[in-house]
Amino acid sequence: MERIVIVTGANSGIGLALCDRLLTVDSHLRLCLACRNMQRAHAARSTLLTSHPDARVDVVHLDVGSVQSVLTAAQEVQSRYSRIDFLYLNAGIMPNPQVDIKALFKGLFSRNVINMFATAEGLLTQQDRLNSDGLQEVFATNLFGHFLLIKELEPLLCQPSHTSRIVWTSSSNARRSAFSMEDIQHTHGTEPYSSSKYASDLLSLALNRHKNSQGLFSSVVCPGLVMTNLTYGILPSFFWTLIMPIMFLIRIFTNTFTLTPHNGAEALHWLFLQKSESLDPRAKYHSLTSGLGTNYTQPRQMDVDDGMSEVLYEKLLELEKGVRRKLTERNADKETHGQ
Ligand SMILES: NC(=O)C1=CN([C@@H]2O[C@H](COP(=O)(O)OP(=O)(O)OC[C@H]3O[C@@H](n4cnc5c(N)ncnc54)[C@H](OP(=O)(O)O)[C@@H]3O)[C@@H](O)[C@H]2O)C=CC1
Ligand SMILES: CC(C)=CCC[C@@H](C)[C@H]1CC[C@H]2C3=C(CC[C@]12C)[C@@]1(C)CCC(=O)C[C@@H]1CC3
Repeated sequence: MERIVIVTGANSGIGLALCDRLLTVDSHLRLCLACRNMQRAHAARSTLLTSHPDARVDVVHLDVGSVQSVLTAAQEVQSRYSRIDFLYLNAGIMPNPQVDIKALFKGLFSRNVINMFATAEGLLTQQDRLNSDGLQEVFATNLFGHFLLIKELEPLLCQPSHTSRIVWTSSSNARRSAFSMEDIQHTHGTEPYSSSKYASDLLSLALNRHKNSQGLFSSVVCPGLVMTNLTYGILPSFFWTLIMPIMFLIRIFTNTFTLTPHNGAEALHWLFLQKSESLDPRAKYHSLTSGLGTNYTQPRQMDVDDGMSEVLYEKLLELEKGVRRKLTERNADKETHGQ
């Protein structure tokens, strides 16, 4: 039976590398690239078809940071497919990142240096903003849009006698201390990225608790540090190229410097080959690359608990209701004003 796989943010970086790797292991796959930029999506499709001429690759428009777009995309997906085998929730943003150079130099001479390079703890801040749905953009893109997508696609994801899988591209930068249950959108802090990724770790745990009995299994991945558009937003690409020898050196001490999208997609690809029974809901599956360049996947326990994940789940359901109500009102308003 052909497997149906949807990948969000599939037009570049880790998402695109994952698609290539999936088509290499299963040429009978039906792959759907869910992207916000259709031009880039079609370019990615062409690239994939060049290496896999017989592959079946579809494209669907999805701006995961827009409630209306998520609802429209989910309808489109439901009209095309009768089930989903894998849903990779990979789209993500880190807007206006700032590296704390002072903290970087201080960290270099501390005992925490390896952990600093692996997790970027204390090094990175971002500037977030409200989107047109009135949500914080990072939260909306990295977490809430994906949550809404899952809810909308439940008829395809939760089917009797069929197992479906969700895989979140989280990060080693996900940190409990950056997340507040009183401010799940991270309106007040300067680490919305870290907060949103920690929230995805919590949500994955909650989804497993609520949905495993309906045949839906969720896992979390950290791709390591990968050179993509996201990291080129942190430091310019020429700078990364300049320090590449240092990066290969650091890789000897922390195998989290996977560096290429192909390597970064290792754990996402590995999970595709695993049976749902073998998955650990509390593990984050890390893509790792050794000093000699060997790729492997390693599960590491996440800093999450059931109580917190349940509270977040309830808050997301509550927010979902509010957002749907607002959208209905907005659409009704448009109709009465003839727009
Ligand atoms: N690179 C790294 O070191 C690490 C990355 N990650 C995570 O990996 C994931 C992939 O990022 P990466 O490959 O690095 O970076 P890229 O910027 O190359 O890829 C991000 C993808 O997400 C898409 N995207 C962004 N916003 C939206 C949106 N609103 N709707 C739909 N798609 C959107 C982008 O599309 P578009 O082209 O339109 O912008 C792009 O396809 C992210 O979740 C990121 O947080 C985690 C740990 C480390
Ligand atoms: C000498 C050298 C390697 C300098 C680079 C310093 C920092 C810019 C990087 C050190 C650790 C990196 C890191 C990320 C971004 C760049 C660093 C802060 C991420 C936050 C990128 C996105 C993620 O999801 C996790 C990464 C962790 C490590």
